[in-house]
Amino acid sequence: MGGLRYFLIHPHVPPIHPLSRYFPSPLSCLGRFLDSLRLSRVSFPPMAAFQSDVPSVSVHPHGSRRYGAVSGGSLGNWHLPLWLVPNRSSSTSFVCSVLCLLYAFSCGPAYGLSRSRFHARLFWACSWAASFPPPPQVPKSPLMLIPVGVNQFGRKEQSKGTALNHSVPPLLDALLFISSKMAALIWRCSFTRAKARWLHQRCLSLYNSSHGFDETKIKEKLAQLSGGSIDLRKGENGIAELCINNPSRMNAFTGTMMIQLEERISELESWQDGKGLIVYGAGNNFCTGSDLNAVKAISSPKEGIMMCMLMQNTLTRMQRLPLISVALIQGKAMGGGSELCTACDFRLMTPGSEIRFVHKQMGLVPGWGGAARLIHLIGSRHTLKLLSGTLRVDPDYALRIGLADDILNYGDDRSLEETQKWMQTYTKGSPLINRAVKKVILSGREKNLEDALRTEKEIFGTVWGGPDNVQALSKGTKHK
Ligand SMILES: CCCC(=O)SCCNC(=O)CCNC(=O)[C@H](O)C(C)(C)COP(=O)(O)OP(=O)(O)OC[C@H]1O[C@@H](n2cnc3c(N)ncnc32)[C@H](O)[C@@H]1OP(=O)(O)O
Repeated sequence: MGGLRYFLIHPHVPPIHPLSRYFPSPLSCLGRFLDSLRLSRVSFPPMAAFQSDVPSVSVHPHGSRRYGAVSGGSLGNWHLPLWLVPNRSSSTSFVCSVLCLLYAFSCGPAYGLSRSRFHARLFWACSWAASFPPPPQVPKSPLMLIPVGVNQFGRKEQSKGTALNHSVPPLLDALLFISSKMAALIWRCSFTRAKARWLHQRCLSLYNSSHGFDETKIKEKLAQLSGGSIDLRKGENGIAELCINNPSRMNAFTGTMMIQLEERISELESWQDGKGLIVYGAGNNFCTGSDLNAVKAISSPKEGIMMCMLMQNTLTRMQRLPLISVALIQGKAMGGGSELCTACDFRLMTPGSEIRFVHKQMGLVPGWGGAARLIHLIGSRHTLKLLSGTLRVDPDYALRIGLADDILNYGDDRSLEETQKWMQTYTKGSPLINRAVKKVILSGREKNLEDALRTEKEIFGTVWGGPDNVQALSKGTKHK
C-alpha cells in the first residue's frame, strides 16, 4: 500500500454562503461518506489570506509514508485541506475521484464562489498541479487525478518539496474532463432540485423555523382536534374543487381540517394539468372560521400564533398557486371563513349569502392574513369599516365595494355547476398558458416593478413559440 492516487479538495473555511445554511446535509453527508471510505484527511489550519492569485503548486511527500501528498500553492485566497485516497482498485479509485470532484464542485458555490469562477480556478489549478509529478512512491496510473492543494504552508513547503520532471499521461486530461463533466452534471441536477425545494419552502411559504415556527408541534396539537375534512376533486377539465366539509358546524375549521388543507394545497402545487380552483363549503354554507372548540383548546397566545402561522402559510401558498381560483360563497362566510375567501382570485356570491368579519366581536383581529389581503382588494377605508363595524356584507354591497366579482343565480346545489360555467371564460386554453397568465399576475402583485418585469420576461419566454402560440399563428387567429 503506498502512494497517493487521488485526493479531494475540501474547503475548510466555515460556510458563509446563505444557501449553505439550508443545505448542510448533502455536503456533510458526502463528506461523511468519504470519511467512511477511510481516506486520509489532512486539514490545514485556516489561513488569513493569500496575497497572490498566482498558483504555486509543489509536489512533495507529506505527512505520512503511506500516502503521498501534494500541497502548496494558492487557489485564489482559498484554504483547501485535502483528502488523500490511497491505492485502490481502478474502479474504486474512479468512483472516489468522481465523488471527490462532486464534493469539490458542490462546495464551491456553497462557499460563496460563483460557479464559473470556481470552475475556472479549479481547472486552472488542476491543470497546473497536474503538470507536476506524483510523489516518487506513487505508481504511475492512467487514472491518476488532480493533485491540487492549497494551504498556508504552501510557500514554506515548496522549498522542501520534491519537484520532479514528469509529464502527465495524455489520458489524464480526458479522464479529468469526463469525470468533472459528470460531476458537474450530477451536481447541477441535485442543486436544481434542492433549489426548487428551497424556493418552494422559502418563497411560497411565509414562515419557517427561522421565524420560530414549529410546524411539527402545532400539527401534533391540531391533530387532536378532529372532525370534518377537506376534500379535493381534480377535474379532467383542469378545474379542481376544494370542499370545506364540516356541515354540522357550518364548515368551521377543526385542527385536522387545517392540517388537511395544507396537504391539499401541496397536492395542487404539484398538479401540472391544473388551470383553475373552486373553493366552496359543503351544505350551502361557505365556512364559519375556526371551530370554537379548537379555539378554546389552543387558547395560549403562543399556540394561537403557531396556528395563525400555519394558516397564513397555507393560504399564502393557495393564493400563489398557478391556478385561477374562485371562492363560491353560499350561506355564511364568517371569521376565518371570510379570511379564506380573500385568498382566492375571485369571489362569487349566491343570493342570500353574506361575508362577515366578526373577529372584533370575538375580541380578535383577523389572523389568517384576511386584513392584509382585504386592504389589497377593497382598500383600507372599506376594510376599516368591515372590521370595526363587523358589517354584514351581502352580495350587492360586496359587488359595490369590489369584494365580490359576480352574483350567481342559484343559492343551492346548482351553484357549483354555475361556478364551473363562470370559470370557463377565464380558463380557456391549455394549462400552460393559463398558468402563465396567473404567474405574471402573481409577480406583478407581489414584486417590485423591476423584479416583476424581469419575471414577466421569463414567463413570456416559456410561452413564446410554445404550442398555444404556434397554434394561434397557424390558425391565423383574428380578434374581431
Ligand atoms: C382567526 C380565525 C378566527 C375565527 O374564525 S373565530 C370563529 C368565528 N366564527 C364564529 O364565531 C361563528 C360562531 N357561530 C355563530 O355565530 C352561529 O353559529 C352562526 C354562524 C351565526 C349560525 O347561527 P345559526 O344559524 O343560528 O345556527 P347555529 O348557531 O345553531 O349553528 C349550527 C351549528 O353550527 C355550529 N357552529 C357554527 N359555527 C361554528 C364554529 N365556528 N365553531 C363551532 N361550531 C360552530 C353551532 O355550534 C351549531 O352546532 P350545534 O347545533 O349547536 O351542535
